[in-house]
Formats: sequence, structure tokens, C-alpha cells
Amino acid sequence: MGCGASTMSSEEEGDLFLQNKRANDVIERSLQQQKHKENKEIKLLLLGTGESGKSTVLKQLKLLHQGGFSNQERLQYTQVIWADAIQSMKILIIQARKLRIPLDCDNPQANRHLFEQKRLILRAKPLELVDASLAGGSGFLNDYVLKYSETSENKRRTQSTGEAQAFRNSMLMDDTLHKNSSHAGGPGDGVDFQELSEGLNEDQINPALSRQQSNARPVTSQEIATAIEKLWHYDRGIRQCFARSNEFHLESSAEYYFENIHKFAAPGYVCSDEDILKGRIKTTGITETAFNIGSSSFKVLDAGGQRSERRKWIHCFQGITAVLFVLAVSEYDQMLFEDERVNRMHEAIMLFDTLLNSRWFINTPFILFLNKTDIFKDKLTRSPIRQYFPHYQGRVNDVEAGLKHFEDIFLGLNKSQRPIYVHRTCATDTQSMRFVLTAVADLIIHQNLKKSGIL
Ligand SMILES: Nc1nc2c(ncn2[C@@H]2O[C@H](COP(=O)(O)OP(=O)(O)OP(=O)(O)O)[C@@H](O)[C@H]2O)c(=O)[nH]1
Ligand SMILES: [Mg+2]
Repeated sequence: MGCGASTMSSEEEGDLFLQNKRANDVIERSLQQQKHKENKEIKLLLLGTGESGKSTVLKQLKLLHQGGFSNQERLQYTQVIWADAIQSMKILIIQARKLRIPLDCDNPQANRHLFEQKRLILRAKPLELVDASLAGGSGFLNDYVLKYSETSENKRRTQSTGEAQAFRNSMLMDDTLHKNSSHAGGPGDGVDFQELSEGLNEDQINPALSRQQSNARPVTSQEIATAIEKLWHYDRGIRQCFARSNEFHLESSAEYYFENIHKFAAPGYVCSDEDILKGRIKTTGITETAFNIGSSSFKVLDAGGQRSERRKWIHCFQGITAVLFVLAVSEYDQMLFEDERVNRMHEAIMLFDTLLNSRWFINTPFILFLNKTDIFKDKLTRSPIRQYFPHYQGRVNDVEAGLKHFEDIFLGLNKSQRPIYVHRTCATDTQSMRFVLTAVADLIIHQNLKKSGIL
């Protein structure tokens, strides 16, 4: 018998009712302890559309409260950034041609040197230049194919939940929710090797030139870096095309990659904190990271924001202390990666509306980050808000009026009385994020204490 038996009298020992009661008391006590522990643990859920900056916020939390990044993460980002840098320059070349922007590097008579540099870039095969296993194995390859293969546009649309409405419907119907959650693995978890073409290579652009080059010696990373540097700094068409990158998909940090290209090409280079904050690895599924902030235990859940990822969100809606919705406010003039017919801001508005007013979060505090304010400031004059949001009344280059416009749209979706806490952020800027994240943690701790009746 267990330790409880030693205090029993022989009369009690024979009493089955008493024995059962004691066993139940033990279970009840342990359930209470568990509940108490769960109540003490703060669960912060990061939500928002793809590429809005959720994982970057999590990275800042790691820098603040977990002593930073592991060596493995640094090596992983070195590989991923190098591949993305090369592909980003290829994309600029291809898109310039599609947009009929004349490229200096396409004119061998006038710019022989740039012409040669461009050929080097188009010949480069990033998958042969990176260590795919260090970069993240099948996750990296799958993401790479989805981003850069020729057929990816259709594939992305098929893999997305199709209609943005689908997520909204699934939030409203428990049946649908249940059905969706049982398919959590979803498509996109494996690699379609048939699609693993380099996509944007010279073969499609100039087959004759490609045949001629098939016997050429392999190009080195340093040569590719020099070629990217030259095109970035000296080809006027590349700059014009970059200024119109809201019309196609380009990595948010492409400019940073180009400006630092030699660093990423250097043998044995290991990413710095800043590089990791600028680098992008799409989140698949939901990650959980534990932090101790003051005397509170935090669990931060970071969910992949692309449409195909959202069907998995339901798994973590229970017991959330606060939702941190990250909006890329700079994306008012961009289309979704998953479906280039849908404006990113419209998608974020729909998503925020659905989450904020869903029964899952009736009593859950919401924090809203208007993120990527640095990019927002940069593009205002070049890309007037009114062109995409005709109701905007502010001046073209008025940053404050622009931010307020979108803030008002989001706050106007609130059908409840609870406040929404808004911060304007640049998630890649460690110094400013330190203040914001400290304020957010204080707020959540305070709210949690109030909820548990301690305050
Ligand atoms: N310039 C700038 N870049 C940012 C900012 N926030 C995030 N980024 C960049 O935007 C890209 C996407 O950021 P992520 O944090 O991976 O986006 P996410 O919301 O986690 O995306 P998913 O995992 O697909 O849902 C990365 O390259 C980041 O460096 C910002 O405030 N300013
Ligand atoms: Mg992410």
C-alpha cells in the first residue's frame, strides 16, 4: 500500500469508500497543482500573415532572454541567405525583362563587363553552392522549390487554403475546425524532387548560350558575389526594377544581402545576430519557445502565417494569455506570395477581424504590432497609399497619417470593449525592440496577475 495507508486505522483499511475518497483527493490535488502551474505560465501566441515578421519578433525575444542564437542557427542562416541572395538577383534580372525595364547588362556592346557579370549570375546554381543539410534539409529544399521553381505560382495557389474565406469559415464552424485539424501535416511537408529545377537559369532565357556554356568551369562564390555587387551598384535597370519589387515577390531583405554580398560569399563565414534578424526561413507548423522573464515563465508560440499553415493554428488556441498580431504595414502595395491576385493588407485585415472577433479569444488581450515601419517610410512617396486604399485622405509622404490610417482600420474591427494595445515596430532593430518587448512583457504579466485575482 502507498504512504497514505500508514495513517489508516484497521477499521478504515477495510472501508472501500474511504479508500476511494483518499485516492480521489490525491488526484484532485494533483489536478489543482497542474492547473495552478498552467495559470502561472504565460502563453503568448504570435499570429499574422506570412512574412509579417513574427519569427523576427521571436528572434528578438531570444536575444533578450535566451542569450542569443546557437552556432547551428548561425550556420543555417549563412547557407539560406547565400542561396536567397543569388536567387534574388536572378529574379531582378528576369522581372526587369518582364516589366520591360531596359537592363545595362543586357547590352553587350555598351556594357560588355556588366553583360559578362550577368551571365555568371544566371549560370550560378545555388543548390550546388550551399550545404542543403546545414540549410535545413528537406524543409529548406521544399521552401526553395516553392519560392523559385517555374511552376511554383500554381503550386502555391493549390497549396494555400484556396480562398481566404476558408480560414474564416473554419473559425466559425466547429465541425470544419475539427476536420481541418486532423490534416495538420498538410501538403508541403515533403519535397517534390521532380520540381527541383533551378527554374530561373539561363536555359530558359538563352538556350544557345547555355549550350555553349555547358563545358565552362564552375563559377566560384567570390566571382558570383562580385557579379551581384556590380549589377547592384552599376546597372540602372536593376535599381529601377528593385524600386518596383512590390509588383513581384522578392525577399524583404534582398537589399541587405546585396549590400553585404562579399561577407556572405567568404569561405567559413558565420552569420552575425543582424544577419539572422534579416534572414528569412519560413515557419512551418507551430514552434514553442520557453523564456523566463522576471519571475514569470513565458511560452511563446510562433505560427507559420502563410495560408497553407493556418489550418494548423487551431491546435494552439486553447489557454492563450495574449495574442500578438504582427502586421507588415509596409505591405499595402504588395500581393500575397500564396496568391498574387490578393493584396497583402486586405488579407491581414480579414485575418485580424476573424481572430479578434472569434469565440476562442473573447477574453484574450490583443497586442498589435504595426511592423516594417522602416520599409513603410521608405516607400510612401514612391508608392502612394491612395493608389491601393482610395479612402486614404492624408498627404502622400505623411508617415504619421499613413500609419494612423491603417491603425484606425484595424482598431475599427474591434467588436468588443477590450482594448487593443498597439506598437509601431521595426522588428529587425534590436535597440527599439528591447523597449517594445519589455513593455509588452510587463503588460502581459500585469494582465495575467489581474486575471488570476492577485492584483
Ligand atoms: N526591414 C524590415 N524587415 C523586416 C522587419 N520585420 C521582419 N523583417 C524581415 O521580413 C522577413 C520575414 O520575416 P519573418 O519574421 O520570417 O516573417 P514571419 O511572419 O515569421 O513569416 P512566416 O513564418 O511565413 O509566417 C525577414 O527577412 C525579416 O528579416 C522589419 O520591421 N523591417
Ligand atoms: Mg515565421
